[in-house]
Amino acid sequence: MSNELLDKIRELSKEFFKLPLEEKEKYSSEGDSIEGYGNDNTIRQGNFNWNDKLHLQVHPEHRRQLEFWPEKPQQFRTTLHEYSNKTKEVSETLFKAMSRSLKLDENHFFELWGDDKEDIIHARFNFYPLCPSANQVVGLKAHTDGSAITVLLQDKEIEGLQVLKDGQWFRVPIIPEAIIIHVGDQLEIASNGIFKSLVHKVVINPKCDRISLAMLPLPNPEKEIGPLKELITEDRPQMFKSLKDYGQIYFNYMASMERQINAVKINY
Ligand SMILES: O=C(O)CCC(=O)C(=O)O
Ligand SMILES: [Fe+2]
Repeated sequence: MSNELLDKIRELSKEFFKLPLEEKEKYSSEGDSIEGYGNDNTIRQGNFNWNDKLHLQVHPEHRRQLEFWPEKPQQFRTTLHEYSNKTKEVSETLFKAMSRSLKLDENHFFELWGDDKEDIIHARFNFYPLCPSANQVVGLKAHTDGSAITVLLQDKEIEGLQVLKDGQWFRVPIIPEAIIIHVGDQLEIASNGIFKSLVHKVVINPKCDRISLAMLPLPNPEKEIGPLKELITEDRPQMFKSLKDYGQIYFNYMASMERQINAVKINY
């Protein structure tokens, strides 16, 4: 992806969130729909997040709900279209490389999340307003993503993302020309626990707003996802159930569980 494209999509998302509320509310989420503009309306573990979001399904193209796609700023739609296609290419390359890294045929993961015309990519634009009492609110509480992987574009100037490793939180530095890749729950499931879904959170800056854009590849909800049989061995018995539509399970357990993946774990 070119730096120009990264800068452009960052700029356009900032411009969108800076529009007057009544303009943004033209694209508000409706009912239970995840798509559209709004606050992070799920109570995660008893608390709200200090976060505004615009959530859009970008793939497959024939399932786009354009009524949620902002017409302002100009070029938002065309740029998101371009960015989505690039994300698809990046994620395909990664799925193949990750499969090869486990000495598997390169199509194993790609077949789950990339090669079917009903496979999905969601875009989640995040906006974190500044807060003078920044240490009393959380941008996004600690969570893992329900996707296969997450292709994350961070703000160019304002840090905020933190990741959990060995029980300690680490700040993720800003590298303007870099994209961050997380492992999500579905890759942990399909790899039978070899790849670990990343626990991460977002903190708020007291003086400046922050944006980010998470692209989330998901499978066709009709497709069954489970640990690949090649990765189930005597030493590593099957850790997760096979299931359809993990996305739905993830949202069902959002409020009640710190790690939704525990809902599909096999306990021996
Ligand atoms: O804002 C960030 O850097 C992370 C966003 C995130 O974790 C998410 O959208 O799931
Ligand atoms: Fe996340």
